[in-house]
Amino acid sequence: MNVIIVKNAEEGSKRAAEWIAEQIRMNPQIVLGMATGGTFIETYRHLVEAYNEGSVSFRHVTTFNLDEYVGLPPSHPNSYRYYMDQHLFWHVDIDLTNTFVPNGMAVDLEEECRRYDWLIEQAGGIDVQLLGVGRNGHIGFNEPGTSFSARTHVVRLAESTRKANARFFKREEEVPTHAITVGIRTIMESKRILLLAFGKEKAAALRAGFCGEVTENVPVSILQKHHDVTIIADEEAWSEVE
Ligand SMILES: N[C@@H]1[C@@H](O)[C@H](O)[C@@H](COP(=O)(O)O)O[C@@H]1O
Repeated sequence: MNVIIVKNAEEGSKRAAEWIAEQIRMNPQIVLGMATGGTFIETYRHLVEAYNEGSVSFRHVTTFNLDEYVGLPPSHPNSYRYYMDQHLFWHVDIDLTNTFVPNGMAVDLEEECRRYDWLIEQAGGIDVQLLGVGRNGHIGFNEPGTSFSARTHVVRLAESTRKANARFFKREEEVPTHAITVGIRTIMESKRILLLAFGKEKAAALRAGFCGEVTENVPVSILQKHHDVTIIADEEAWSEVE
């Protein structure tokens, strides 16, 4: 595991964007697994800057987002499709038909999960998976207790996750109760992983994930078993690990 400790989220986001841009330069046809949440907003902003400066192109990049809320259409400001469009896709030269986000409005959600797995498979799997981490150790929307062998599936969100994400919604009741998420198995099959964690709210998750045993109760702990993980964490988030 390659751990990069930075002073704060600002520095971490810059480092993350540089790291991602480098991956794209090394492999312009890269298949990127995308993450959302507050953590990635600044990273994507720096990537847009890098694009504007001409130092990276997304022309041949394919993306698969990790997750999407059930019941939110792509045009909803809190959907992850909208998040990606707004923070990255609309501002760079990516071909939107090569950007994939699970369809949280699908009539048959199980079928949508199978379709998403199939699409990832057709693309040859994920080259580089970007990850944030939930305060309870979730990755994507794989909540504690999720089987490590799960592929894309529908999850019921933990109440603590709904509360944590309520800050992006007008009212807590508006946070969907369910989501579609890529499973841990698919995440672990990606060739390379970048995990970002900033702020003291993430300290307990990182301690449980990287100081303790590998357990389904702490989804992020599975990364101990992946052969190519880079972590960019700020001092606060990493403070309880070392
Ligand atoms: N589904 C997302 C995750 O993919 C994200 O990594 C995590 C952390 O979010 P944030 O970056 O806002 O702390 O929770 C959200 O619920």
